[in-house]
Amino acid sequence: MVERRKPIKVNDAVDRVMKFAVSGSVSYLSIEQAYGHFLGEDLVADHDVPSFDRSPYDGFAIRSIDTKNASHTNPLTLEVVGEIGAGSLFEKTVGEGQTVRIMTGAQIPAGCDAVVMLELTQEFEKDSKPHIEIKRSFNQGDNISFTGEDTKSGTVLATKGTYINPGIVALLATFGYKDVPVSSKPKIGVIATGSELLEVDEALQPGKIRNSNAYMIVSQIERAGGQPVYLGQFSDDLSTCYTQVKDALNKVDFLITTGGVSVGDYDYLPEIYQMLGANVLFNKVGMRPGSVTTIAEKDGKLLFGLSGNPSACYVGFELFTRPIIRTYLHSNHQCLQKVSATLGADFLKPNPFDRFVRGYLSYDEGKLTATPAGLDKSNVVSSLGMANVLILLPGGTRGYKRGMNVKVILLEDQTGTTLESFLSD
Ligand SMILES: Nc1nc2c(c(=O)[nH]1)N[C@H]1C(S)=C(S)[C@@H](COP(=O)(O)OP(=O)(O)OC[C@H]3O[C@@H](n4cnc5c(N)ncnc54)[C@H](O)[C@@H]3O)O[C@H]1N2
Ligand code: MOO
Repeated sequence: MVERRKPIKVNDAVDRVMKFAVSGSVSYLSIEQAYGHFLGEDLVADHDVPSFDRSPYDGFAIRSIDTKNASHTNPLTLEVVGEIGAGSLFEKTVGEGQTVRIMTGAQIPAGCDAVVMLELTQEFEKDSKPHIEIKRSFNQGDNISFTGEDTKSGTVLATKGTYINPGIVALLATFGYKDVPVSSKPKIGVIATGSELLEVDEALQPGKIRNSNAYMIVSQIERAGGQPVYLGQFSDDLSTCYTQVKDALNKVDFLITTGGVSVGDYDYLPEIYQMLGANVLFNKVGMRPGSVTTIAEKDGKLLFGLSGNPSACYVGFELFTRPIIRTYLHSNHQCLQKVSATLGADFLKPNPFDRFVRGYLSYDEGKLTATPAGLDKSNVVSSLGMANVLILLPGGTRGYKRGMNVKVILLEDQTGTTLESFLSD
């Protein structure tokens, strides 16, 4: 008689796994390689930006006091005593009745406290010297980018564990990080089980399918920020498989298997966990797909027993493995963000369990619409290609109607959210 497994709630399952979350070490990469990694320490401004008062326009640096009475009927004439390009300096102090031609990004010269755009001046020669005419007054500080206006020294610009996007790369360069402290990526072993599996380059044979999950998981690990180590397809022979899993566990920070966690004759993983002396955190979750997701821990290392069914495997990874990877990377936004959207099509299956329906999010007529993608079965692979969200349909209903408000989990977003926020909605 096969054991009856008792499902636990998704949030409780996430909580149980997160108790074993650990943070990894920090290493250094050149700035050219840092994109797509995670900050290994807080990024703190060690100087003001800009670090000098500068001109945001091409124009003339002036003393605002000189322009006090300037108007259309009383134009002011100033003598142009120099020129400053971005990166150059004007070494003298600008005196009464004088101005300096200045380019965007150049330092405001001593004596000046405002800038007039080129378009608002008229240039002419007087006594063989360059002059300009101004027909309005200016206030102190007009058209000046002040020191520290962008960032004040001491500001924390991004915290440890932040995903390094192109904007963060710009900040790292601004503050002189030739070598960037990054969180070391966790090494995650991937094992496929099942004697029906063919490798990707094998021709189809009767009763067999190609191993798609391993490659899917490898990509999911990369998207989450981990370092996949594909260990191949393991034997359907129990003792060989046990030795293979045991050896694999020594080589990686976490181990993911796909398949073999249900109650079938060849579903060896539950037995292997027992042989390893691993502590099984749960072996059934109140969710669809992925109800058979089984997670165990051995000496602090997590073993993710994901389903063999592609959609169930995919969802199990995003809900349980991803936050573990993000914690290892020092992120405090470990979980995928949830947003509200309108359901784009009826979803009328009754279900006692919470559903995570693969869907695509679009922005139509001013609102976010989430539409289920393809067939909603845990053994389908086609719906995964289109999915950019998981539509969260809480269990205990007889289905959901088009137009209803639903929560969706953003799969492609790198911002993420905290564990508390993920579990509370
Ligand atoms: N009597 C019961 N049978 C099943 C139950 C149950 O509770 N009682 N649960 C069903 C549910 S729900 C799921 S989900 C599956 C999960 O089974 P396993 O995780 O043990 O996975 P397998 O049996 O090994 O394979 C399931 C399915 O997926 C295909 N597969 C496996 N590996 C891959 C791969 N690497 N790439 C692509 N596809 C893969 C495999 O051929 C099977 O078709 O169990 C139900 N049964
Ligand atoms: O675990 Mo299964 O994915 O519920 O279909």
